[in-house]
Amino acid sequence: MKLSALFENVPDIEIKSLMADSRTKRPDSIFFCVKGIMSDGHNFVDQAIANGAKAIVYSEPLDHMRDDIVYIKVKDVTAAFNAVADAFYGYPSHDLLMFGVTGTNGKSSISCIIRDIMNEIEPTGYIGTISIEYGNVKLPPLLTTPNIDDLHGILRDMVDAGMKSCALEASSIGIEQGRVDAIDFDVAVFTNLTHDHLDYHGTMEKYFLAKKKLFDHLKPDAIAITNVDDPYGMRIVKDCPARVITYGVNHKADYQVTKYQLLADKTRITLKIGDMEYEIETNLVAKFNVYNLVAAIAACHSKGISIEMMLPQIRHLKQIEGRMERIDEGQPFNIIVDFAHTPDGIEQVCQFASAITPKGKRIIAITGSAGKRDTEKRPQFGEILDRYTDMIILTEDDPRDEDPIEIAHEIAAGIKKTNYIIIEDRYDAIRQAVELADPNDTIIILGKGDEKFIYREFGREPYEGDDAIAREVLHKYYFTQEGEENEEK
Ligand SMILES: CC(=O)N[C@H]1[C@@H](OP(=O)(O)OP(=O)(O)OC[C@H]2O[C@@H](n3ccc(=O)[nH]c3=O)[C@H](O)[C@@H]2O)O[C@H](CO)[C@@H](O)[C@@H]1O[C@H](C)C(=O)N[C@@H](C)C(=O)N[C@H](CCC(=O)O)C(=O)O
Ligand SMILES: Nc1ncnc2c1ncn2[C@@H]1O[C@H](COP(=O)(O)OP(=O)(O)OP(=O)(O)O)[C@@H](O)[C@H]1O
Repeated sequence: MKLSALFENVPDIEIKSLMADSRTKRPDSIFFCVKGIMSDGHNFVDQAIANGAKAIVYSEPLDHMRDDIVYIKVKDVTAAFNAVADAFYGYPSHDLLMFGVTGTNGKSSISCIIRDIMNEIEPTGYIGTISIEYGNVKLPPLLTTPNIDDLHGILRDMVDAGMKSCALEASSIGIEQGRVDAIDFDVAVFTNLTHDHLDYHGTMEKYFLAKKKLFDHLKPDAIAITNVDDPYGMRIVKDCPARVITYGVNHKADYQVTKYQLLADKTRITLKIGDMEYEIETNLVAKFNVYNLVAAIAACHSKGISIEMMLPQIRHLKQIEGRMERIDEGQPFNIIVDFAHTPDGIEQVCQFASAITPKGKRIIAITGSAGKRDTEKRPQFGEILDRYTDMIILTEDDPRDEDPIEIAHEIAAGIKKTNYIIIEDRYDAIRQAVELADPNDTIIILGKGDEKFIYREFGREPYEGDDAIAREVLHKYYFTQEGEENEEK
């Protein structure tokens, strides 16, 4: 593409790629001097040129300028980057029915449910914490919401692969950093807002305002779908230019759950939409999935998909990897692997575990808390587990360069009455829980879900995933001689 197709009053040079990180090799590229948290892209112009930049987009004075490079001064580099990335990749989000999902918990779940429902109607992609998926392509994500260049590039690939819709998770950090500013959203969904990411945003109000930007920037013909039961649900759509649709259980809503029945392996819901009532059955479990499902139904229904068309799909939704995933290898106790890593998420899983665990049987919880992230939530984890569980195993969870044992002690500060042990190695912690479990007990493995890595001080270390380890441990240690003895306990 010609540089002149992207900027006015510039020479007609050929541009083959975009560059935000001077350390990456990008021949014939435009380098965008983005000011970040740690550093300022303006300091890396020489390296960017050495790695192939032919044009530099900047906002602050530069040390020196070369005759063979094009310099383009703008007011806001991130805004220019967004506009250029959108144009460079041929405005892919305009060719897709774009669903954006934001909120503290439930983004991946709702996005995956939307993807599964929509996929029955037309090819639909998904971008989020779990993966980047479209057609037969499944890629591991680096971020929940990809960086600007990557995001528009992925959407281009989706369009080229024949996708017609896409469900995208919009993290508060991603929104704050302008990663979705040039995405043409048709539907935006709000899940809920509870304590998380305060290390980044500072206060709940700033965290909320970051999420609100997604709704503030919607176009008038878009649809904003919000959870009326959440204290932030109506505030987030205040002054939103789009049409607002509400969903909820406890308050009057456009999509209102009037009854629900939570079972160990399925959920039944009565959903009222205007004068119509629908009986819905789904294989998703736990109360929070009532919200997630109804949010996804509202999103798809608002774009013309009839409820009748969705019903068969909803009954057999794909198990969302690592989210309330039941591990059933024939063992006589429950094992639930869940990605819960916020106080609210942990409480929701505990409530479900309490509902399915017979009286007199135990709930055994395994958890850690990520290093170098929102440390305030650690004792809260302990306090919640203390209320609901009978045995707690504290272990590592993405320690980064913190000591997992120290983190475990910070969680333990919230535990007042429940027995707990610290087992640093996550595999050993899962094995210990399996060895401790009696028939009809429930083990909840919290925090990492299906993630295939653990963040250590040097970066990502490959990890099997809690779900895979739970299965392996059952077969290796439980269904053995020792396991048979276990069953007789
Ligand atoms: C803490 C954080 O959010 N960091 C993000 C931020 O980086 P930053 O502001 O620190 O960037 P910086 O290092 O100061 O650099 C500023 C600019 O200079 C450039 N640079 C920097 C150094 C250099 O040598 N050369 C160079 O060109 C950088 O590419 C950047 O454009 O901006 C970068 C894009 O410009 C992001 O890639 C980066 O995400 C990092 C990798 C990250 O881990 N982010 C996490 C916290 C995140 O975004 N998580 C959310 C939420 C997930 C959830 O809900 O749990 C997500 O969407 O994944
Ligand atoms: N609607 C909800 N309300 C409260 N908790 C929820 C809800 N949906 C999911 N959870 C809990 O949060 C965990 C993460 O769910 P999910 O991955 O869907 O959220 P997320 O917003 O995508 O999180 P992240 O961006 O950190 O991946 C689940 O495993 C569950 O414990």
